[in-house]
Amino acid sequence: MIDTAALLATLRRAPVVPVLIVEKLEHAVPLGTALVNGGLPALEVTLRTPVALDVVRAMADIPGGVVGAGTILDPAQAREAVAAGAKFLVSPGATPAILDAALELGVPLLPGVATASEAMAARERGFKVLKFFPAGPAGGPTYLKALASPLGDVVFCPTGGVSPENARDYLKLPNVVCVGGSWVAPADAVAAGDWARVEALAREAAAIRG
Ligand SMILES: O=C[C@H](O)COP(=O)(O)O
Ligand SMILES: CC(=O)C(=O)O
Repeated sequence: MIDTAALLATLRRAPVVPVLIVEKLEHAVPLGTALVNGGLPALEVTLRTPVALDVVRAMADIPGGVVGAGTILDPAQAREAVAAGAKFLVSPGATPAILDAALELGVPLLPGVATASEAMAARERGFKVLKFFPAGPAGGPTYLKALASPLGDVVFCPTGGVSPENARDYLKLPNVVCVGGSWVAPADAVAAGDWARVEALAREAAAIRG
């Protein structure tokens, strides 16, 4: 069974979960520390770079942080991410194999869904905290709002096309627990080691209210 309460407790700590693409291992600790200091404790490290698992390992020790792994595409990646210290997993989709792996590992998973049928299929397996992905192209806040009444016991973390300009439109919905976004860790700021800028962006994101 999925520990929904633990997942919700992590996601409710701040309105925004940073979605991170980290190219260099030496960026892991200063980047994660800037985000946590700015008020965003849940860190989603996407498994999209060769160093991503090492980044998860490094971020796992950041005081006050909760590191998770995103872009989980198969059960092997789920196992590797958990072994590296990931406390939650995020997937762009919700295949039966991914759901099985999360249940076997006993680790909270945010499976990605974009339709009512996909959300219902995940719900049938016990997953009621879902990622709405890709949120903007899939229909944005008006689409997600329309799912709130029929899917009354499911909540979402919309990700993909969320920005400081539209985050509030998602966060004010009753079925949104947080949003995910990469804007708090822009590639140019990370490449330049501009941790003050990252922390300032995190602080602004942490203050967004629905
Ligand atoms: O692949 C996209 C990530 O889920 C984050 O999307 P974003 O860059 O639009 O915030
Ligand atoms: C995009 C997405 O869902 C992920 O990287 O996990």
